[in-house]
Amino acid sequence: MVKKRKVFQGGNKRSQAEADEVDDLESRIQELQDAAEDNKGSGPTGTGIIWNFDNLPISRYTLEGLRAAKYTRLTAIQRAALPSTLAGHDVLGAAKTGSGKTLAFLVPAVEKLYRLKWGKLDGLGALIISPTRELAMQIFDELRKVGAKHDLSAGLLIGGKNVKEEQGRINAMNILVCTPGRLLQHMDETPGFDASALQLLVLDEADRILDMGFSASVNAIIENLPRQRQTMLFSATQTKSVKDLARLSLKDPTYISVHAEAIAPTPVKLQQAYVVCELQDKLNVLWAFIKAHLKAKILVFLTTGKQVKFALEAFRRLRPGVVLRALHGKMKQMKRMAVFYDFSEAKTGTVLFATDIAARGLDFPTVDWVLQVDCPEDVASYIHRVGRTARYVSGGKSLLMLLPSEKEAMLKQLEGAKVPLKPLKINPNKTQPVSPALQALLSKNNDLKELAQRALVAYVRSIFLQPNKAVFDASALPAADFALSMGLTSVPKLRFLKRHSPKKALKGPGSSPGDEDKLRPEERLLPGHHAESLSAAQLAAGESASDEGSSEPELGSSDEEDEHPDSAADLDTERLLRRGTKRSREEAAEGAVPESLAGHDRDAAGASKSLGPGDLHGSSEGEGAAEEDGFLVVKRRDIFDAAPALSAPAATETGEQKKQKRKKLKISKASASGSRMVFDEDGQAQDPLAQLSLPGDSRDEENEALTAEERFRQAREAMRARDAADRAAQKAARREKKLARKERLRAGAAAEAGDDAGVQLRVTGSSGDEDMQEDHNSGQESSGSEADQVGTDRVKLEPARPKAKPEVAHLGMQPRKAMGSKTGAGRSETEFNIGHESLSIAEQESLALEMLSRSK
Ligand SMILES: Nc1ncnc2c1ncn2[C@@H]1O[C@H](COP(=O)(O)OP(=O)(O)OP(=O)(O)O)[C@@H](O)[C@H]1O
Repeated sequence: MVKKRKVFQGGNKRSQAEADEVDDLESRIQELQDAAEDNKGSGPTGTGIIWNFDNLPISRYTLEGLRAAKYTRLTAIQRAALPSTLAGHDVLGAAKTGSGKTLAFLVPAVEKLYRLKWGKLDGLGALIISPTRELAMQIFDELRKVGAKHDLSAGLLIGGKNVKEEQGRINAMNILVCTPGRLLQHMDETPGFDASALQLLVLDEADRILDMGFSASVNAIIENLPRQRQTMLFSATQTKSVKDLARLSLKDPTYISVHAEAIAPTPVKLQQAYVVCELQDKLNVLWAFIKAHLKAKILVFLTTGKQVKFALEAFRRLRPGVVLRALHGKMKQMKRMAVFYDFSEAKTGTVLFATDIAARGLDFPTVDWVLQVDCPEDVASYIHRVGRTARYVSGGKSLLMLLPSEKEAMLKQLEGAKVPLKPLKINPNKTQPVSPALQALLSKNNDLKELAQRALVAYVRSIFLQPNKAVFDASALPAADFALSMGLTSVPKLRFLKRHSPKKALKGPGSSPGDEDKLRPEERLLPGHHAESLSAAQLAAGESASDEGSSEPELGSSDEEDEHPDSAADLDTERLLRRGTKRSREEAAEGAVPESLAGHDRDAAGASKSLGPGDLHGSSEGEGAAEEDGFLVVKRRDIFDAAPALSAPAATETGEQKKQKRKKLKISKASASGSRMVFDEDGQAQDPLAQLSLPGDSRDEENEALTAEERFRQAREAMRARDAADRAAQKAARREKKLARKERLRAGAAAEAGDDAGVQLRVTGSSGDEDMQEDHNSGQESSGSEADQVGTDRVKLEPARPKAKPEVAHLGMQPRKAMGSKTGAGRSETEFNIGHESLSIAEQESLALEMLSRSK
């Protein structure tokens, strides 16, 4: 450990007092250590245990900050961890969700730098890494409380824009709270970025950060950090993987697990239940649940961002009588922040539909219910999701919805982890079918229909890609019934299934009755009982059960995101997922093609060979990595990989073509690109060689995605053009009629004038433009923060709530000063301008903190 304790200079009173305090603290820490050694085995509740912050060997500045935040008594994990972490040990901390792990690492971080008398010129002293932006924001806010009286600077680095602005200040920061991708970007691009003096590294949600999804980023970050440092890992589901720990060069780490002996890994005051529910009933049950809990604050987990969007847009039109919000990884940063803080502030009658980006660490106050509409990918994910309620000393409830096909294996895994779950039964008399209403909505609204199609495809894909085949069985999904329940009259194309399956194995016209048994699971996905006349092969090929099928947009591989296209990230995501990693299914299911379809067999002569679902458990080494929300991806993405497998079938390839293909693959693999990443404005990482990727190869999956997107765009434009032409024609007709009427009246008047000059004429009528606009803005359930437009031609559902102009953020921990009169504390909320896209990250951070502080 680098001990660079400084001699206090200046001789002023404060410095001398600080120096004395530091000496005192160090001897008290030593005593605490000795006592802990003597007391070994007594546990966190044993004798000699410190119960209050006041009795800890921490500085008075920290104590003041803690007191101001009303933190007085230590939680179990704080009692157990702080003696070790204050003494500078490497620690693996595990404790239930909502048990106060954040302070268990923030207090020692601040204290360490204080005792080393860290100053501005000493640079970066502590680094805290979080897997999501929202969690980083929350940690940063806690840090500001703990460090309010210290003379340290701290910065929040989370993806977004204005990297340049951050670059100007980052080198003056003593503590950084960040997401891995953004940090790596600065390490790579910011001139003079120096972490060589780093004293302390914290990984919050360590198991998530260390899983394969972040592998490349974390390895690259660690390479840039000094080995001599204190490292702390915290999570409710702590990793003990030797491999992970070896990567971090931990030194004799202390494993602190305060709830290891607990009856359950979940909070005591959490009531947990599950229901078994058919896929096609899920929306009905969700709707009924919301209607039955109009006063509750509910967090609803769905697998993919597209399902989240669909649930929001569909339900808000059905007006359940509660506020609806949505949070997923592809929303723009400002929207994410607004939703995050809105839901934090919300007291009752609010439902947040979210993906797993909200599963970890987020401390939304007073959530009554966590509803898992889609099964979590594993037990850890379950524990984190339900942990958004029953935090600290509060109670809460959770309900898990399981498909019949998921029930047995998932319950077994949860029971194995000692999760106490009660079975519940759905009372069919109390559910209200929403499907007919959705069908009516979708029939009038093409954008919503597209959204439904994408949501369905994304969900099916996510199940299809799940490595945990014991729980997730794509073949058991009743896709046609599911489609109907969403208001769709047909199943959208599921091309990834088609590509995955050799044609001859698919059931099609002429297949014999026994053939079905020979089908692979994903081919059996689409049942005959609803799409009566259609075989799996036809459905997979995108043939529709309805007569409007021919006009269905092609879905499956493109699945574009209208807000934040990130198909490149998704490609990597799926690749990783297929290798058995624990990537978030949201990322994976949002689009792209499984690796096996995108060139897994590229070197093999027979490209027709494809992998079965069991092959998902492949190599454990992933090449790429994407952050949870895909805002920054470090990827060694082989664009060249994808194209050849998607080109002409192998059988038709000439030897020369194969040679060419291999040549290209060689280029992509060659170290010429090195590991250096190029980042675009949005923080997206790009392999420099990606720019050389096969131009014009429409079979490249990405290109295909773009082509589909382009098709949608063209179709929309054509429709809009037709609409505009129709409207113009109608308008012209109306105008003509009006003129004719006027003419008639004038002529009549002139004639009458001759008879009776005393009568005055008045012409009435509309002023001309009578175009009708659909009012999407009625109903209290409209979400102001999730202002997603379903399509480009849609009237905005609700105007972005006007917000204040953000102040320029001061990254230091001292209370910031408002800039100018506009940012005074008394400013009303309506002055905010959340929708402003050009805010710097510093401004966003400032705004977020201001909103948060007002929410407390
Ligand atoms: N000593 C304390 N006294 C009072 N409240 C506390 C204390 N420590 C933490 N809390 C509160 O408990 C809540 C949960 O804390 P925190 O977010 O740190 O939990 P966590 O263990 O990190 O949860 P998760 O595993 O979900 O990330 C927060 O609202 C926090 O303010």
